[in-house]
Amino acid sequence: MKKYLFKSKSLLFLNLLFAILLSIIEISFAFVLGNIVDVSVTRNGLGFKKVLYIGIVLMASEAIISYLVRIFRGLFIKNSMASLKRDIFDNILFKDIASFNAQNSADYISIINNDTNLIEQDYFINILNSFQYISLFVLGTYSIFKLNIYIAIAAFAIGFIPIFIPMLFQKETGRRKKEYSNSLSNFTTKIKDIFSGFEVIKSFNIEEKIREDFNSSNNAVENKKYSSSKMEATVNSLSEFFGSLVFFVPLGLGTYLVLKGNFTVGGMLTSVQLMNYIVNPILNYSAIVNKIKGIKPINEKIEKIVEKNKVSDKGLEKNSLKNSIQFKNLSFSYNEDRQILQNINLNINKGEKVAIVGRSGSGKSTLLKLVLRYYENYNGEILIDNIENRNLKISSTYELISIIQQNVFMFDDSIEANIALYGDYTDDEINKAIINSGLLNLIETLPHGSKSSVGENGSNLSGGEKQRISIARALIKNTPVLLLDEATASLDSETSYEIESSILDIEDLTSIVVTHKLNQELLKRYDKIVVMENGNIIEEGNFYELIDKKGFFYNLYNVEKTV
Ligand SMILES: Nc1ncnc2c1ncn2[C@@H]1O[C@H](COP(=O)(O)OP(=O)(O)OP(=O)(O)O)[C@@H](O)[C@H]1O
Repeated sequence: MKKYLFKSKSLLFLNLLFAILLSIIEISFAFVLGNIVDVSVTRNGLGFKKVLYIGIVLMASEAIISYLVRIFRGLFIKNSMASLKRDIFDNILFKDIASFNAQNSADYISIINNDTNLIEQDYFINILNSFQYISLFVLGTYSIFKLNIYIAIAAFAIGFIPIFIPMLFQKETGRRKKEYSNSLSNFTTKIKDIFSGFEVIKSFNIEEKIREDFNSSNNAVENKKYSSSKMEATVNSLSEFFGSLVFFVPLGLGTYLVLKGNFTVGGMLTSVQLMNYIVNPILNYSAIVNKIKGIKPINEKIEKIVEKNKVSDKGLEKNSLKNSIQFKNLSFSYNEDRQILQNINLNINKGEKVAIVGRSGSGKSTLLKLVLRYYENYNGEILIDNIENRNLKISSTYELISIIQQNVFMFDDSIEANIALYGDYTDDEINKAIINSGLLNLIETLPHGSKSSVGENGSNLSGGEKQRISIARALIKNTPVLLLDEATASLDSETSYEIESSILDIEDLTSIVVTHKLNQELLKRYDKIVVMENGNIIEEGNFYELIDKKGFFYNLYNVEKTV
């Protein structure tokens, strides 16, 4: 976290400078107070006037400097927090897909919203506060030693007790704070799930259960927060108790010295006031140290979640497919206990259209995920023009290959923006993608055409319309390889046929299509049909060859046809 403190060095310096100036003014006030008492006791009119003028100048300076302190503090917090959140976000954004999915996305939301908030309150603000306390403490100490060495020594003898109290509780404070942060993450996950599944909740009449669930998470957060603040209350109260004890020292000793005629009343008042500037910083500093140290487990939690498996875009560059994609002895398992793909061998030449069929769970989508490098811990090879896919820059892989999936995410923006996805395309290119993905009919009926909003995650669109947008998205990218994973599943037979057919028409395009719809006319057009079962390729050939074989595909085809 330290690096964020020093990111805006000049602002940090200004905060320190103004904290020192403010402390000088406050200390001066203590002397003005003592002087006022002394000139009144001695009935010194001239002296009173002088002290009054100094008091007025100090008050005006304090107002101006307090304002500047607030402004520079705000600027510093603004810059540090923006850069902290930017870095956290970058680390999440550049994770690889598998490690991103390993964590619930609500945890990321919680880090960016809740944990950074804790860091702002407990770390940055407290560090800035500590400037003020340290400078007050140093100047106050210097002044009290100058004023009366006996009072100073006596006060210091017990003045440091409060500092040790937070140290005693530091571990426990950190533990409770981490528990609070974890409960906040769980709470955010719960809320996210509830709102995402709102329609399911309604249609299954489970509002009461959801309410109970919410209440239990809500109570857990509040209990953890309470437990953390209870700890803080104990620490602060103990520190305050010892802090107030310290005040009696200058008061008692000062009175004694006044009675003996060795000290003025004004001097005694000044020393009591100065004790404020010594004790308060000590008290607050202990609480501050406690909070700053308490942030350590949260910092570690963020680092653990965020800094794991960042993708470095290193490797070979490649932007065209010249010959083939080959799978050689490819095996893969998500978890060690279960093999999902076993010794897959397959050759796909440039421009070939390949259909992958097979029963649910046979490993079809997993095969596509490996081509897209969602997981790189496979055995065997995936060769693109004889170069292992994992040795390419990840950005090169995505320039070569795009995918159309069944479940597609929509950004809350226009249809056009969802197709282009920040790409710089001409109107002609966008229109072509709209036509080839079968979106034209929809767009013609919308008042704002392709500029119409899709709503949150495409809520203004039907499943089929969303799927067509995802098809347009992939077509406009114009990559040499296109993967389709049940891409036309939610489209009616006619539209689905048209889209698949227009994809098969693109001559140079190498396409690998996972499909459940065994349409004879389309299947006949594939160069190769690959049949998978239990993570193995069990049959391979064109439609006629596989039908003649009267094997697994033949049966699957007949079953699907009659369903
Ligand atoms: N992230 C994952 N972690 C663990 N196991 C997984 C994961 N994703 C899929 N699997 C398992 O891997 C196996 C193959 O899944 P895959 O999605 O590749 O099958 P599929 O042939 O595409 O099925 P479908 O036709 O139903 O889409 C399944 O048994 C599935 O439960």
